[in-house]
Amino acid sequence: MTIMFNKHLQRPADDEARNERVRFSDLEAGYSGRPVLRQLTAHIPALAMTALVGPNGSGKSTLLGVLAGVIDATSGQLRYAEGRPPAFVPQRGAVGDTLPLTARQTVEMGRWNERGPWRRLTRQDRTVVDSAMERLGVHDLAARQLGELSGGQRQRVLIAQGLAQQSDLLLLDEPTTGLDPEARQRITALLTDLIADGTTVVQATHDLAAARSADACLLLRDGRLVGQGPPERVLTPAALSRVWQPS
Ligand SMILES: Nc1ncnc2c1ncn2[C@@H]1O[C@H](COP(=O)(O)OP(=O)(O)OP(=O)(O)O)[C@@H](O)[C@H]1O
Repeated sequence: MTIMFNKHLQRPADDEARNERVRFSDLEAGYSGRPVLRQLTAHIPALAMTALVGPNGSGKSTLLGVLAGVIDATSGQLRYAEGRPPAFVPQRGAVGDTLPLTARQTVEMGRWNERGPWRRLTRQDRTVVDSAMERLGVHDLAARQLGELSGGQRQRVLIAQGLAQQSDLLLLDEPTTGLDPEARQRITALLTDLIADGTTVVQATHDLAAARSADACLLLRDGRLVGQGPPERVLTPAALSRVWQPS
């Protein structure tokens, strides 16, 4: 699927396109009166982990929002390879504490794309929800109110909701921030398994070790792309110190 804004997207060669889950070109986006992303041209490799790296406010969440379809680009082009609609797991702070939902109801919302909001779930939906909660180790929290959970527990519930969408494109905003080492390891292993099973994963992260173990990196500064490619090429000491220098 191609979403066109107002520019022409150069088509990649066929063999390149086969390895790309998403491609965007001259992408611009922001909030009312605040442009954020400027002239981004890059691709997200299929069946791989891409890390979005950059200082606070560099535009990582905004880019994820655009890829997820929750923020409209103002110009440029965005093309998705064939596949299911993306599953988006926002930062846990972006989800209200006061939502009157249990952990299980939160994960069940991951089935709404298939079933429609508040519709009765099928047995298969319930199996998918159970399995997602098991994989994130949150099944014992099922009856607890989302707002009563610790930050790390809530984070894992939100990732389980993303998993329950059974998308082949999973977009995660800082999925391991604030998690204890065991939970972090569990999520890292889970993401590796998902990729092996046919999912493309994009995560915004401040964890440089996680970014270094990704297959590809997009490095952002002030809404501009200042590096893309394999982490060992992009996350060099020189590039990192340039990006983290005060502007
Ligand atoms: N809802 C919003 N309305 C207006 N401006 C916003 C909104 N959300 C983010 N911004 C601004 O957009 C810019 C990019 O923010 P964004 O959240 O995309 O950065 P980020 O790289 O994800 O940052 P962080 O590492 O802190 O999560 C910042 O200047 C921010 O203040």
